[in-house]
Amino acid sequence: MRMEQAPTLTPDFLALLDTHAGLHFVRTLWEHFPERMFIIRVEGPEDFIIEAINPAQQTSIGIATQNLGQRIGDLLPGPIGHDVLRNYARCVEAGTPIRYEESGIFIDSDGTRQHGHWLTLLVPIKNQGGIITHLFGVAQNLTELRLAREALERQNLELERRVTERTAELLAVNERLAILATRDFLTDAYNRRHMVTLAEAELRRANRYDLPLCALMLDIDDFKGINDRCGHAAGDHVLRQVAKVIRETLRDSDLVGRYGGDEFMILIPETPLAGARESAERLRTAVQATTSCSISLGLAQRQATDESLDELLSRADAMLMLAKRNGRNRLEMAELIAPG
Ligand SMILES: Nc1nc2c(ncn2[C@@H]2O[C@H](COP(=O)(O)OP(=O)(O)OP(=O)(O)O)[C@@H](O)[C@H]2O)c(=O)[nH]1
Repeated sequence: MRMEQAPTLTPDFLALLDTHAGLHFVRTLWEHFPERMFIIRVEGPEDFIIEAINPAQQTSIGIATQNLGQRIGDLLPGPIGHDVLRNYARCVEAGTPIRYEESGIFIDSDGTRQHGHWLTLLVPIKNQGGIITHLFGVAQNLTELRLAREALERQNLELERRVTERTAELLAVNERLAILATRDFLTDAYNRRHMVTLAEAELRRANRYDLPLCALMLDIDDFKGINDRCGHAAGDHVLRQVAKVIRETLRDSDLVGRYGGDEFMILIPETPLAGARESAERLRTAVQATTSCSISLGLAQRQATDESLDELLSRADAMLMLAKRNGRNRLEMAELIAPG
């Protein structure tokens, strides 16, 4: 059963439309409607003739009155005309209203030609036989809206760019802060606080899995004399040189920290005493060969009875003192004390 359509006009208004006043009403609407309106006669599937344009359309595109009655293909050659024809043909083929955005040239209120954008609604008009004879179009000017949207998009992009830039800056600052908080600025070795934190974690791991772990303490020989003879800057240079030799000689997995003054602490994980001894000797030789100073070293390995890092470090430190007492530029090491 077909639903009866509710009336969309009052009887009075319907009566008015059937009179001369009704014609006047429609004409007034056509004359004063602020958006562009146009009527196209459908001559064939791709053949369309401009039948009527309202004054808003006339002002905005400047079509001369003599162009009325002309074929769209003749009036608008090139890509713009091609797009217009394609949309008209699409509407005829669909047989229903279609909406699309289009762009082109219009003349603004100052008489200047401008590039513009429209949202166009095309409505097919059928005769009593159901054949589409005309297309009724209304084109709403989106130019300002579009310009505002583009400006907003540009602003958003700019904002995103600034956020990305700022985030990268913050990341770099954070990285820098992390380096400042964990590294010694002169030698780039870990600072004492961070080195102790890392060493404690390493000792816990070694204790848990019963892994070999060695601690090496080293001190530059007669560093005070270098400072006194050559100046503090020369002393700094020697510190940097020694740190560089340590980095280049040891493995990446070895932890290197500046313990204080001219003293460095090195943790050699997963390496028994014999292997650590080789590394320490190689280091001593490399420092002597490539810098103007020598170093003394004390080596100790983790014992099962070690309860804190201090115990391991104090054995390595005692060996360092022994190396100093025994004439410097040498390595001393604490042998493993057999349990029981
Ligand atoms: N240039 C420089 N000197 C430093 C720095 N930190 C500590 N020192 C100096 O390093 C010297 C440390 O000397 P010591 O290790 O006590 O003694 P030494 O002269 O090396 O003698 P031995 O260790 O017995 O061979 C002191 O004179 C400190 O002033 C630093 O960052 N730069």
